[in-house]
Amino acid sequence: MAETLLEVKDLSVVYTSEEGIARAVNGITFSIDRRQTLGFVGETGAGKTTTGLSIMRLLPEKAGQVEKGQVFYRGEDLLRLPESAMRELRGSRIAMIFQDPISVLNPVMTIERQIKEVLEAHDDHSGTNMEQRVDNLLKLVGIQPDRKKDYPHQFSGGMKQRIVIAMALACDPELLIADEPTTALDVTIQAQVLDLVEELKERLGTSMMIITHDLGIVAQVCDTVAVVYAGEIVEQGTVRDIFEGRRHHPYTEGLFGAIPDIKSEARRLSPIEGAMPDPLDLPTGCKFHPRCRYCTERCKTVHPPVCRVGTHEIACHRFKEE
Ligand SMILES: Nc1ncnc2c1ncn2[C@@H]1O[C@H](COP(=O)(O)OP(=O)(O)OP(=O)(O)O)[C@@H](O)[C@H]1O
Ligand code: NI
Repeated sequence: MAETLLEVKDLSVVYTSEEGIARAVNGITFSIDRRQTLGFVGETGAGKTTTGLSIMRLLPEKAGQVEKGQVFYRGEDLLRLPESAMRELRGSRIAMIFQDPISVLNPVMTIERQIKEVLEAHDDHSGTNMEQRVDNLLKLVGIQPDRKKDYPHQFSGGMKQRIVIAMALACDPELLIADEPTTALDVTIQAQVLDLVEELKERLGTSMMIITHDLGIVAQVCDTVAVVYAGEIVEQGTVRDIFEGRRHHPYTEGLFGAIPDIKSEARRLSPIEGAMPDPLDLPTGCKFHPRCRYCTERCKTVHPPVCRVGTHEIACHRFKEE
């Protein structure tokens, strides 16, 4: 049996501001097994980053608040851990690559110094050769170790991205949460970073949660997929369930319509009509109903239950458990 590493249960998160209460995450449940990669997909504003930050306990103080739910890591609820224990865990067992990763780099410090700082912050084996470890990390992400005395501006965008990945991997995390690891990069470099991610998965056995808009990325590197809409998971399953299954949530159908078809010459992009609902004022019933072409009266008032067939779950009134 696969060993569960992370289990998020019925997580809800709100942001409070002068405008009101934004319900960014609404009862999300998923898990990641050891050595598995989960793709967390959905349009902008779906609540993907908020979910990642909640797991790391890095929500903006005051504004962001977990309203309910649990985040079990190896069976222990991270949301109940004292801050000191959480700080220990962050970086050493769970690491996150943020949405704007390059801004994490300090422009006036050599990359060697920056990687060493990460190593020192979590060092449990003092005496091991720091130089060697920096070199190994740089090699791992495909950067010549003799460039370690260079400053961030001396590297290209893709290389900076890989340096950030090296920093995230410095303490051999068991789980890596990567928030849009490639969006800021051009297509060729995107492919390089993805190849790197895949290699790391193979070589280090790191479990990952990859947050992205891009179903192409998911197809390339993920084992399982959760499709997020208005703070809920509307569909989840194995990559096979999502890419080859016959039945899908209408939102996933829409997202699939939005992937350029590699085979067709037109490379048609067909974004879903309408916009993600405002988390300050979410629709009743199914949150997707105002944009759904299959919408019925029931969809407008009754929240759809999750229908599960094998590993595939869909939250839509059109489907019933088999
Ligand atoms: N600090 C904040 N205060 C108030 N609302 C916020 C805050 N951060 C995020 N939100 C709102 O919460 C919702 C979810 O945001 P989140 O960043 O989690 O979405 P996302 O799926 O990561 O989107 P993107 O793909 O654009 O990164 C959005 O409506 C966003 O405006
Ligand atoms: Ni985000």
